[in-house]
Amino acid sequence: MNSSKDQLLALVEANPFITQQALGEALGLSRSAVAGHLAQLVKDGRILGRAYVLPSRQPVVCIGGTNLDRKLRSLEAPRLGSSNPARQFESPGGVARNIAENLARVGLPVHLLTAVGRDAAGQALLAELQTLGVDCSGCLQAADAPTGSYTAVLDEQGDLMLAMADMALTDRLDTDFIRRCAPHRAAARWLVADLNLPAPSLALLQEEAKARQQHLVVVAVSAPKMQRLGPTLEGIDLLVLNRTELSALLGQPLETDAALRDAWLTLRSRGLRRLVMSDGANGVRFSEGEALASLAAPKVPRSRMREVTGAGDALSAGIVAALHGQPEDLRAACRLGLTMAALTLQTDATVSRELSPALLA
Ligand SMILES: O=c1[nH]cc([C@@H]2O[C@H](COP(=O)(O)O)[C@@H](O)[C@H]2O)c(=O)[nH]1
Repeated sequence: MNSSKDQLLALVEANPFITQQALGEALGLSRSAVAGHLAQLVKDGRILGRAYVLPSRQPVVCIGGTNLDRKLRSLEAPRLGSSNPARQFESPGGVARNIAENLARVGLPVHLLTAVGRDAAGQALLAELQTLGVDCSGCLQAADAPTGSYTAVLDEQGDLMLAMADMALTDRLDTDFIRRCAPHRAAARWLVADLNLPAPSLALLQEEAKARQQHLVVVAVSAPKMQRLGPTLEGIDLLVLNRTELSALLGQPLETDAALRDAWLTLRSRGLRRLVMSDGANGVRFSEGEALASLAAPKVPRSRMREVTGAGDALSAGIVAALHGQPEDLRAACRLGLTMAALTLQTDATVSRELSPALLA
């Protein structure tokens, strides 16, 4: 365990404008003990003084899964129960990791709290993130378990037929891990948690977000993992999911607009503040008061479409990137999310290389 001074330094690094009160709360120290440590750190030259920091430089903390994605794209209409000729692409993946990469590519400061193995895949994934400027200092590295993997089978058009995720390692992002990495998180205003996280970890993040008035964005990863959301949604500022995941969460089909609106009202009564539901080529539905408004997706010509993996994560990242600057403008946030998703559809990589800070301008 790091000393109080090291933990304090990590918090100050994450948010140079943090108050002594907030430092004390995060570390379980009195304000005067914090003041004493700070004075010593200044004397040692490890802190130069108190900074004025623009909100746009506060890091977004992403918490959840990292995978090596394998995508097998069939060259012809696939036949089930048979071997099919295909091309394989490998790319970094995992919802929280993908969102972190998207955010870093549009120029936001990002911390990623995730788990990887001490295997070649895990080390390469971390090295690539660090090159992009993502702070991975709080990541768990396991010597006895492999880095997560996700294998998607795509049809000849690039649409998903079936995917399998082996992510046993993310179960280690338990409440002990969440508590241990408090210094990496306490100063952030925006947290993004994916539903690869175990349910108790998510519940803990919700409690914290409520107590500290942080914006917690929860991002779904698949229909079966919707059950990781507990009965109360309090503390969650925004939930991002697709229609299948929403239907799994409510335990019923959602084919009509009335059913969708009822679904939103049910989630709202459970404490959720805002909702975005992606709806494939139709764009998104997002909560606006009691209603679910629609926003169309930019058209991507079929000839430019590569494949769909990561489009949902680019949508989530775009939404978070825009809200980081304008926390209440969900419509504008969805617009940026859809633009970033459209770019992702046009590449075999899970995160588009075309993303740049210009998108936020
Ligand atoms: O249970 C999970 N399935 C899939 C993913 C990740 O989801 C991404 C695909 O995202 P989308 O749904 O946007 O295509 C892939 O990178 C994959 O690794 C994950 O984190 N957890």
